[in-house]
Parts: sequence; structure tokens; C-alpha cells
Amino acid sequence: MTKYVIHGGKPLFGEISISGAKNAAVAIIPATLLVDGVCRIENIPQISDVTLILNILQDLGADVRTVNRTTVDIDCSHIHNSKVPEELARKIRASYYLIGALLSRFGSAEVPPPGGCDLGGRPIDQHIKGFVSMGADVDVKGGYIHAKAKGGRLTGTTVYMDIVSVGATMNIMLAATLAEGLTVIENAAKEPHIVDLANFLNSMGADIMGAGTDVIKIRGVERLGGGMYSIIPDQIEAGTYMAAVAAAGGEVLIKNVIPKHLECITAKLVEMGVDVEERDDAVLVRRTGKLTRTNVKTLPYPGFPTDMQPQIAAVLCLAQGTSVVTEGVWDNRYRYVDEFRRMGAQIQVDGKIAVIEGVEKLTGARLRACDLRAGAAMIITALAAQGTSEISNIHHIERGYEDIVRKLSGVGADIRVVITPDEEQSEATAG
Ligand SMILES: CC(=O)N[C@H]1[C@@H](OP(=O)(O)OP(=O)(O)OC[C@H]2O[C@@H](n3ccc(=O)[nH]c3=O)[C@H](O)[C@@H]2O)O[C@H](CO)[C@@H](O)[C@@H]1O
Ligand SMILES: C=C(OP(=O)(O)O)C(=O)O
Repeated sequence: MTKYVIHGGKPLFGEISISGAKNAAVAIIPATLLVDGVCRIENIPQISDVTLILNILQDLGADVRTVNRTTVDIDCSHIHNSKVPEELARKIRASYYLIGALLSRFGSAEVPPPGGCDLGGRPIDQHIKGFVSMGADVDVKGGYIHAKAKGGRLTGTTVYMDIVSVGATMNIMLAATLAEGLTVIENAAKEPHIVDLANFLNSMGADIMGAGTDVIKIRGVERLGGGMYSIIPDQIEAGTYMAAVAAAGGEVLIKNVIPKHLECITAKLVEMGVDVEERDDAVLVRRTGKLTRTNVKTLPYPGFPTDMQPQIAAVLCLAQGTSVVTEGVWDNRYRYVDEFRRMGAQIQVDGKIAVIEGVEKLTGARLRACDLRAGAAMIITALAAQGTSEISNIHHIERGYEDIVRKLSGVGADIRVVITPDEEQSEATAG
């Protein structure tokens, strides 16, 4: 078993550079399926979700060449297979983008239901509603979603999203890019990665307007050609390190960020007594005094991101007073709470609401990461706690954080990777 061992209680000082955004990369890589020619994608994060999605493309017949650590050339010109391998696709959420991308390019797709973090029910009915209204027959049988465009090509239409969904917005955008005519997505999600996917597709020849607003218009084109694109920095990775500084104390310059994307996180940290100074493409985060309580509700962008909820809860465990956290997106995103309690945190959860009574100190404990951001939040509590913590199930964390041990060690954290061969058999697989 591989685990992180953290000796906490040390403030963090120095600089951390943020990698490319997971949730943009895992959409843009499948989007290369739409392109006739070579796509050079820069600022790709080295995380296991990216490795998996690249492996799926290779399995479908894509030519994937590594140019350097953060750049790959992907050529999907010669793909003819539209059936996605089950064992890979089930390990990640983003495999759902293969439905929209394959349908758009080839008029058919066979994709297993996606995996991803266990956050309660994660239906994809809005994706399917979109594909069907664009003229696809969609059927689930034999453990696969089978989608086929009537007449071989999808037709543009107006799709109203009953719920604001990141995945459905991007999937319908992919499906519409090579469809016949105009598609309008109403009540679309507005996250930075939605704008990034639209910018990528437009730079390859697509005709997409309005990404970043709640109405996106996609005029279908005949083909996309190759080109070069650089992925945006990861809002959530940056927010996680901002929260780590808030919890552990110290002063860290977080570089290679888009400060505008961080405003929803910055605002909450400032309310809690953390200094955040915005620079052009960096934020300086400093915490010397006591943390004060606040309330947080997660919402679609530009609201406070659900993918930062466990990390901000980790900080609130050490804030003076009573804080209320409301999860506004997922049914079950508090599975980490029992682990926090082992460290002395005082949290009560009732449905989507967590009430946190701040404590003076947390103490190190043995913890099990239960999903990606819960794992990141456990690192934050461990960095702030007195004594030693061990975090197992780190494959969840590696889905979304490039080099987290090196980045934190670089700012003075005492964090190590420890491999214990005797327990190797007990480690679960990714998901
Ligand atoms: C790979 C990726 O980008 N994952 C992100 C994406 O997940 P994902 O795309 O799965 O999340 P959605 O935005 O679709 O989900 C938002 C809400 O809508 C509901 N819903 C969604 C689709 C649908 O067809 N029907 C439906 O009811 C979900 O149950 C949830 O309550 O956005 C989430 C919300 O920002 C983030 O937490 C995830 O990190
Ligand atoms: C929930 C997340 O990811 P996924 O949707 O890929 O499981 C996340 O990034 O926090």
C-alpha cells in the first residue's frame, strides 16, 4: 500500500506553481476525436485521470505522442472504432465525453456508464436528453450506452437543461460541433472549463458563441482541423493550496493561476481572516492570525465550487466559532467527516448541511481518502494538525493532483510517500 505520511504543525512558506486544469483536460482530450489532423495540447496535468483518458483514445486508434512533460500531440484522423473499453472508461467520470465526441464525429458511440468520485447519485439523463433531441437513438444494454444518430449525423436544436450540469453542457457542445445546423443550450453551466473547451474547439475551426454565459450557441461545421492549444490552470488545485496555507499558516505565492477564477474561493478565505493579494497570474496567500468562522454554500460557477467543499471544511475545523456548510450540488459529499472526527474535529452533518464547531487544534491520525477532494482535504487537516498523520487510498488524490508531495515539500511541508509492500493486496482500484 502507498500512503502519505505527514508531520503536521508547520507553517508553509515559498512558491507553488499550478498545473493545467483536470476538468478541462479530461474534456479537451476526448474533444480531439472531432479533429481531422494533429492537435498539440499544452499544459496537460500529469494526473491519473489524464493518463486513463489518453489510454482510451489510444485504444480507439488515436496516435498519441508525448512532446514533453506537459505537451502531447494527438491525432485522431484515422480512428474507426467507436466502442470504448469498459475497464478503462468505468474508472473515470470524464469518459462520458466520449459519447458526445464519438456521436459528433462518427454518428455512433458505444460507451460504458462513467465512474468518478462517489458523491451520491450521478445520473446522466440530461446528456441523454440532449443527444435524443438532436436526433440520436440512445439505449442502455449489456453494460453499455449505445447511441446512434438517425441518418448518421446529429441535427441542431434547442436543448433546455433541467438542471445546471457541467458534464451535460460540455457533452452537448461536443455533439453539436459537427452536427447539421444550430444548437442552442439553455440554462448552460458556466465553469471556466466550459469556456476552455469552447475556446479549444473554436481554435480548431468550430463555431461556438456564448460559453461562460447560460446560453451557448453552436453552429455545426463540416470539419475541424488540427492546431495548438494550452489548457487553463486548475482552479481547484490552486484553491486547495490556498486552503492549505489558510489552515497551516504561513505565506505562499501560488503561481500560474487566473485570479478571476479564484474569486469565489478568495472571498471566503478573506472572510475567515486570510490575506489574499491578487497579482497578474498569481495570488499571494498569507495567514498569521486566528481564523474566524463563516458560512459556505456550494453552487454552480460563479458560486463557491463543490470541488472545494471538503477543503474549505478542513479550514473551518480550525476557525473560531460555528460555521455552516451547505452542499448545493451533490447528495453525499460528506463521507470524509468521520475521518476529520478522528483528528478531533467537531462536525455534525444533517443531509446536505454540516455544522462545524471550530477547535483550537487537531491531532494527527490514520486516515483513509474516500474520494479525490476528500483526500486533498485530509492532507490539509494533516498539515495543520499536531503530530503525525497517515493517509491511505491515495490513488483517489492522484486522479487530480500533479506532484502534490513535491509541491507541498517545496513550501516546507513534512510530507512523504511511504510504500508498505505487506499491505499491497488490500489497496482498492481507482474510482
Ligand atoms: C469530470 C468533471 O468535470 N467533473 C466535475 C463535473 O461533474 P459532473 O459533470 O458529473 O457534474 P454535473 O455538473 O453534471 O452535476 C451537477 C448536478 O446535476 C445533477 N445531474 C447532472 C447531470 C444529469 O444528467 N442529471 C443530473 O441530475 C447531478 O446529480 C448533480 O447534482 O461537475 C461537478 C460539479 O461542478 C464537479 O463536482 C465534478 O468535478
Ligand atoms: C468530483 C470530481 O471529479 P470527477 O467528476 O472526475 O469524479 C472532482 O474533480 O472533484
